[in-house]
Amino acid sequence: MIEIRNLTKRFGDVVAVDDLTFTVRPGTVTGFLGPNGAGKTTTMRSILGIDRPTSGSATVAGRHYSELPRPMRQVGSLLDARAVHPARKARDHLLWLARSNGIPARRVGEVLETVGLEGVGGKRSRGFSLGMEQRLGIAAALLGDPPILMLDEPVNGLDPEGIVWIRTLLRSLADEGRTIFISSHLMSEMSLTADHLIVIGRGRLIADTSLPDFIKQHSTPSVLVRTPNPSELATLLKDRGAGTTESERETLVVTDLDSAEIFGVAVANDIVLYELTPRQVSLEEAFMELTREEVEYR
Ligand SMILES: Nc1ncnc2c1ncn2[C@@H]1O[C@H](COP(=O)(O)OP(=O)(O)OP(=O)(O)O)[C@@H](O)[C@H]1O
Repeated sequence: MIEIRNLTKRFGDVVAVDDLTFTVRPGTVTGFLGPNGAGKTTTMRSILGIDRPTSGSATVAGRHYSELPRPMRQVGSLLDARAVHPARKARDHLLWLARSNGIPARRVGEVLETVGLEGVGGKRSRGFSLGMEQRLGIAAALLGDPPILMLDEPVNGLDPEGIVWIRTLLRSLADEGRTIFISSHLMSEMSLTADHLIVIGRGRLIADTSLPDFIKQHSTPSVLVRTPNPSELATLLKDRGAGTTESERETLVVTDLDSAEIFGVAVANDIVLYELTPRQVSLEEAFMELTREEVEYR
């Protein structure tokens, strides 16, 4: 469990995090979302004790990170995949981390295999692609077999196969009961990975909700209808309380009635339908709408 209570972090005049309160729970993948500059990295740095809060607190498993006796066994984290020394071989980097944290050396081979880098463990990270660096960073986070995992933009630099891989990995880690906290500014990716969302803008909390509830709250379902008689159908549907927009020739976008009801009206009035497609505003659009006011740089 990660608990953020009234966390505020100022850098001079800049309020990076503003009275933020939320809890990240075990057994779920929690997505941490916000536009660029919203304060995600600062929050994660505060959780790891790298940034000292101006006020409020951030605790993991009930303690400040600096008070954890064996931090890598409690919280695995990846903030900056490029932080590995370029001249160090992948396996040596992990061995050094394992040794300095009282983690058995056998874990190194295990995590290299988990992230698909077993073939390049003897290579220096200098030649690694950003995707391979991300995998090495995730291997380091997993080294202590921690119950809590916190990753800043973990899909950054991964190719489509890598993105599916990390999605599957995070899901299985959450299913084992771990607390998984991942940041992103990509709503579309989060919608496939996360169960729960924490959304911030300008350092403030704007949503703390399950993914299905977020979809429900921030999207208006509609039905796309193609018919040779759009005006006639629109009039009939409006009589039943629907909202209709004629988007292009022979096409209506209908809100407030579902496809079955629209079909029923069309059949009862001998109106031919070419198409009847339920549509949902994409999560990306919903997110953009929700955070429009909160974007720091446009
Ligand atoms: N060390 C620092 N000194 C001054 N300002 C900082 C510092 N670190 C962050 N900031 C500012 O705090 C705000 C939040 O930054 P932060 O990096 O936490 O946002 P973010 O949500 O992680 O953004 P991104 O998606 O771009 O990584 C920004 O205005 C940023 O410029």
